[in-house]
Amino acid sequence: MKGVDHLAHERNKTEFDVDAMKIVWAGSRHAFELSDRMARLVASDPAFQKDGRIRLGRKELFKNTLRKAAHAWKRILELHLTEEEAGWLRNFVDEPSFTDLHWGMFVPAIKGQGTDEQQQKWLPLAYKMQIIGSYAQTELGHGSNVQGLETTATFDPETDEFVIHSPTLTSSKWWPGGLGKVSTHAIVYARLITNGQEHGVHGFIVQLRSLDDHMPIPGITIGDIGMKFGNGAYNTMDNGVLTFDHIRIPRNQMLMRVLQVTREGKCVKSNVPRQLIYGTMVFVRQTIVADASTALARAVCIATRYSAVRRQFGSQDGGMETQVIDYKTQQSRLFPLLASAYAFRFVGEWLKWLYTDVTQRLQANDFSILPEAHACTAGLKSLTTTATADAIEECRKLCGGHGYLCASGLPELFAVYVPACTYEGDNVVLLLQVARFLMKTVSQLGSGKKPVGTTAYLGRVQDLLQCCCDVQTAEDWLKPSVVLEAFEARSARMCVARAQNLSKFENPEDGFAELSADLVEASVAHCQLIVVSKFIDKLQQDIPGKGVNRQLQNLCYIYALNLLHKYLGDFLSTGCITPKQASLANDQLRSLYSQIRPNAIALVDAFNYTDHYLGSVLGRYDGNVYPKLYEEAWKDPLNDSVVPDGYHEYIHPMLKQQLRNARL
Ligand SMILES: CCCCCCCC/C=C\CCCCCCCCCCCCCC(=O)SCCNC(=O)CCNC(=O)[C@H](O)C(C)(C)COP(=O)(O)OP(=O)(O)OC[C@H]1O[C@@H](n2cnc3c(N)ncnc32)[C@H](O)[C@@H]1OP(=O)(O)O
Ligand SMILES: Cc1cc2nc3c(=O)[nH]c(=O)nc-3n(C[C@H](O)[C@H](O)[C@H](O)COP(=O)(O)OP(=O)(O)OC[C@H]3O[C@@H](n4cnc5c(N)ncnc54)[C@H](O)[C@@H]3O)c2cc1C
Repeated sequence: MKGVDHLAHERNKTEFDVDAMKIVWAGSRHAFELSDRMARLVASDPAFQKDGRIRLGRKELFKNTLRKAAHAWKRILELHLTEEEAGWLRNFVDEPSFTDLHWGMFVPAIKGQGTDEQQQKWLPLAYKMQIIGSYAQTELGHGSNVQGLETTATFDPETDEFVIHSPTLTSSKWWPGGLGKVSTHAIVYARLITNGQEHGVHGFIVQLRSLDDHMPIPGITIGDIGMKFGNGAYNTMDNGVLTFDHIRIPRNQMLMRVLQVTREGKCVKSNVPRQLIYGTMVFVRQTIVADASTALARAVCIATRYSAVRRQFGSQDGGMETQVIDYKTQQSRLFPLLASAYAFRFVGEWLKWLYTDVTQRLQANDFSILPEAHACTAGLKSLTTTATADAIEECRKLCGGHGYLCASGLPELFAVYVPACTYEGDNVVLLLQVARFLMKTVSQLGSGKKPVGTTAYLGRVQDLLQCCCDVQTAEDWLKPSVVLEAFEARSARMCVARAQNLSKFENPEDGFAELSADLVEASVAHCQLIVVSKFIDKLQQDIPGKGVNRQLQNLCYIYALNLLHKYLGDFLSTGCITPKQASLANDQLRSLYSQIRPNAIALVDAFNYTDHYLGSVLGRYDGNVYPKLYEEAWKDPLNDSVVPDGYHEYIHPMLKQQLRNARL
């Protein structure tokens, strides 16, 4: 059987309506149609082809990205694409570029932290790309510790200006995307100083380069920070270094929604909390969670299709060998990743809803759920990006040797994805933020303050501390209430145990530092509970399409029971479940793998990824892996000549030398 036939055969086994699942995956029929149209538009445009990208040198690669960005912008204008359509187009172009920072951080920062007048002035320019913006927060010396940033913005009342200055080497801005070679402006985060007093870190709109000849404004030193991990990958982005030598900007270029500086240099607080200065990060973390499912689905699609094409061992009587997807070990590694892709999709959808809700409340001056929004975006960003980065690497291994070839698409996907664990907040630092939120919530339980939203379960802590899991058969693990209770009890018990340990310290900050590794574990348990509960919520919705709900149920339980298996130590040590119940969960997991198996290919087809987007010979829709892999090898520049360049200089003399030695 050829690879092509393998996948056709697999698709015939499907037990559900794939088209209906495509809509569930996309979020709505509208989102499906729109993303499908944009995917095809990009795939059919030769200007967006990606072949050979990994072989380009840095300069060529970067120029190629500039060309694509300009072409994308031209198409966006020609076709009058909406912001939503443009977002999809960017996704399928599949190449990080300065436009990400412009649209993803510069514009949102002005929207979230700028006053009405500032928005009126700057947003039209940014929307028409008459200015290009970056987000310059991190410095050489500090990234995580935002309050530790050293760049200063000193108000000069004589001229009604701020003087932006880099007082030390470590105050150099370092990392901002798009800054190195492209951006004309940036939101620069600096310590505000007025009348000799410090007022914390704030954002300032600073022009960096001339709009006429792109030269840096006098007093600004700016450049790219150098090559990053992997070929192609994130090297399409010009992450930059920037220093200021007493650069003057008008007073009205400080983003003043949170704090206003008057003509006299007086600071006047508005009614919005200081944390809103961090609002752009909340927005981007939310988009990163949605993107995690996209990247994970991509890796899983490649590994699943290839696992159905690939055969090793097991031939009987000269018949065909076993498809590697039929090995239970392969299933136990692959199917939880498939389930995670769906789980992250749904939690991403929910987080988008939460973010929209918070934004509306903020506009009505209701700041009550800002701490929860921060904890959810920070925690889920951490959980989903860590899991996705690990999963891409696991998918590479699931594809055996061929997974290591760039033609598999997996090395570049890994290299471009892995910094998501660091940017927009180091994943451990973010989990520590979640831990602070959880410990605060637990400490307030005694005062009668009822936790709401994702921490509502902590309001039932007494019950959860006593509850006994009601599982007697493997089938009992297919009850949503049982699964939910196990995850709630595990998280509640871990939180309470950490809070009790913390209370033994005289100084809570010392306790927090000492117990931080344990606290991070509690944060992970809480975030996993959120993902499981949002998946279960999804199952309660009316989902049309033959067999679709059944598949989603299977995936939901695979996600949850695999976590239970992986984090068994937590579940057992907190006494939420017994070893016998854990063993039943494992039996159920194996049964679920068998049920998913005939649907695996259709479940990845439901992602609706074009071959252009996947960029993988192993993950081709038609399964025609071997002939194409063979063809691909000959495209390598090393194969341009039969005898390699360097033969006469290095190989030939060596061979002759050996011949001479042999004769001796
Ligand atoms: C091809 C061309 C196509 C063209 C097409 C064009 C169209 C395209 C259309 C769309 C494209 C869009 C694409 C979008 C993609 C975007 C991708 C972006 C790529 C990623 C780039 C990465 C950018 C970055 O990395 S920016 C830098 C990020 N830095 C960090 O995250 C730093 C991490 N540190 C922190 O967050 C904090 O400083 C801290 C929380 C760790 C600080 O701790 P601390 O204790 O020192 O805090 P404070 O004392 O300051 O405050 C404590 C207090 O505040 C609360 N808190 C903290 N953070 C927040 C928050 N974010 N929100 C709300 N509240 C917050 C905290 O809980 C404490 O509260 P208390 O009540 O306890 O006091
Ligand atoms: C590809 C890429 C793109 C980026 N783009 C931008 C951008 O556009 N704009 C921008 O401003 N920045 C950008 N950044 C910077 C990024 O936001 C920071 O690198 C990130 O926030 C992590 O901060 P750091 O580098 O200071 O790490 P550090 O905080 O120095 O982390 C080093 C180690 O210390 C640990 N650690 C730190 N603090 C604590 C703590 N309190 N407790 C326990 N452990 C701790 C971390 O877990 C980590 O293991 C980008 C970074 C990358 C890699």
